[in-house]
Amino acid sequence: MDHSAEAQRTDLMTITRFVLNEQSKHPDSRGDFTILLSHIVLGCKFVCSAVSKAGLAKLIGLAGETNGEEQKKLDVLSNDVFIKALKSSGRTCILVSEEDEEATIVEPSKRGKYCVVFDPLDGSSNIDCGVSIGTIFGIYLVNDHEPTLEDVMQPGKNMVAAGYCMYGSSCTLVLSTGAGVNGFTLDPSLGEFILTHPDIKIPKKGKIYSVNEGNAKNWDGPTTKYVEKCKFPKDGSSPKSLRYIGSMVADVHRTLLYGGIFLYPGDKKSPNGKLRVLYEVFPMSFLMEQAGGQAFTGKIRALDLVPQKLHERSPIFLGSYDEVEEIKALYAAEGK
Ligand SMILES: O=P(O)(O)OC[C@H]1O[C@](O)(COP(=O)(O)O)[C@@H](O)[C@@H]1O
Ligand SMILES: [Mg+2]
Ligand SMILES: [Mg+2]
Repeated sequence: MDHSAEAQRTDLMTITRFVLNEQSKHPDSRGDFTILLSHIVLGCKFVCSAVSKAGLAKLIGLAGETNGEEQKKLDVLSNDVFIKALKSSGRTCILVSEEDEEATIVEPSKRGKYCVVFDPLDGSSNIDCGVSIGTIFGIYLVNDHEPTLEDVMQPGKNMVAAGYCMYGSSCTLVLSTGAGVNGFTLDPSLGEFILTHPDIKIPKKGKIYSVNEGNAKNWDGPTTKYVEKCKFPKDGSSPKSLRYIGSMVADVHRTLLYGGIFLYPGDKKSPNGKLRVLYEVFPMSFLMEQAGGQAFTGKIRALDLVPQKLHERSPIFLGSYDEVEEIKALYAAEGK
């Protein structure tokens, strides 16, 4: 029997090998980030497995708890998984989760120098119908001191890494440590994430826009004009296609790979939009910029925002460089 094809698989670039390679570029590194990441990866594998069995395990349904929005059992499970995985890494000091009102300060005996902000299960309205959902995370590095909330109330540009894992037709982890963006796909037969999308660059322009148009009656002028232009271009170009899943991870993943724009604007009803600054807007904006795209709040570069509250929301327009340029020009023309 010829085992050469099988043997070749041992040559694959796993996420662990990839991060160790990166670590070796920093001779003073003690491997703390590598250990932290391996715990995040474990959390993603665990949630991926739970998501794929959700219907069977009767996990679907309301948990009977609330965080202001409907919280589902899988959200609770995913939150527990990540809190435990992050604490047991021994490399974290503060954890901010979408599912917990307060930040978790890690006990001194387990403390490390990283703060992790995360949305353990994003796109929860899609759980019951088996549509792609995901986990989003961002990482800050702090100095040696007693951790305080100030450590996480920092602009997104101060993050040292960000990423997401999408639980879809395949399980895909997209990561940036500030030197480009790489995508890894879980090989279920090996239980390893393999580098499948090296050095992701978002196309400069895109043919897809992604927005919840059900909110259109409350939009402001620039958003209305931009979407109108997508549908009825006056320059002879073809109209753009609309794609909207309603899971930020999935909508952003498609935008990153195919180009285009994802927008969740503020409107008359919700001036700050819906998406949360720390664990939705910042990590996705970080990845977009690292892939050559842009992220804008309607006022400023998204990564320049300084959050004032843990669960603050912000309007967000992110994606291909040229598409975000257009939005910026429309806001500038309105003097906003
Ligand atoms: O249903 P809407 O208003 O279009 O909102 C969709 C957005 O809400 C979210 O589901 C919010 O995330 P959670 O599921 O983590 O609360 C995003 O994933 C998505 O982009
Ligand atoms: Mg979310
Ligand atoms: Mg969530």
